[in-house]
Amino acid sequence: MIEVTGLTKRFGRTLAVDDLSFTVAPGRITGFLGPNGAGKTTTMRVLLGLDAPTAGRATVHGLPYRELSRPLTRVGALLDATAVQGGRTAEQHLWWLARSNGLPRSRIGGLLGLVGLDHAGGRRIGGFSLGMKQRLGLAAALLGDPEVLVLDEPGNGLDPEGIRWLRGLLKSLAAEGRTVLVSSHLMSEMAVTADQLIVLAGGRLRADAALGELVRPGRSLEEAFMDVIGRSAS
Ligand SMILES: Nc1ncnc2c1ncn2[C@@H]1O[C@H](COP(=O)(O)OP(=O)(O)OP(=O)(O)O)[C@@H](O)[C@H]1O
Repeated sequence: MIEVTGLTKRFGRTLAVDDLSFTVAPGRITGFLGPNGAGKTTTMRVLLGLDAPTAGRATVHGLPYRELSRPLTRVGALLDATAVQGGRTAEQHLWWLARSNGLPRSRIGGLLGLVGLDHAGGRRIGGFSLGMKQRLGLAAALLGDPEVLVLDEPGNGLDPEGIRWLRGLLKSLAAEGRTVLVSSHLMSEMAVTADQLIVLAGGRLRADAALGELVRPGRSLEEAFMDVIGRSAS
């Protein structure tokens, strides 16, 4: 369970997140939508203890991220798949993360297989494509077998087969009872992936609804999204 309560985040004069409240429930995929600069990444960064809130709270399992012990076992996150040390191999990267959270090395091989990098474990990350880095980031997020996943645009750089694979992975993680929060700009993909949608614009909550509530029959998610953020879908 993720809870965001009265969250506000300012960067100087920029109000990135403005009195935002929502909860993300387990057992379903919650899509986190909003135009560029809406505040999605900022909300996720506060949730993951990477930025301090100006006001309000963001908790996972009832606690701020920094108060979780062995956080990788509670929350898996993928924020910026390119923010990895290119000199390490994929295996070395995962082992470094695992060791810092007291996790066994034995999970690494299986996870590399799960994300389709089984033949690339010994290769340096610096030579990876964006899609391969996203896959590695997903393996890192899953390393601690966490109940909660926070994924910022995980489909970036994935090829069509990869997008389909990601959809299946997210659905199976939610079906196992995990909490899955995933941001995306890909409306057609979200329409076939998400169960619940949270829409931000200008740092404020614009919608928090089940897919079927937000998208009326005969309309697309893209049209509903444009309505919600106050732009015409011409
Ligand atoms: N470190 C920072 N310093 C100053 N301003 C920031 C910082 N991080 C984010 N912002 C600003 O906060 C606002 C929200 O940005 P954020 O990255 O959270 O939006 P987003 O919804 O994730 O956008 P996108 O879809 O483009 O990734 C923007 O106006 C952005 O310029």
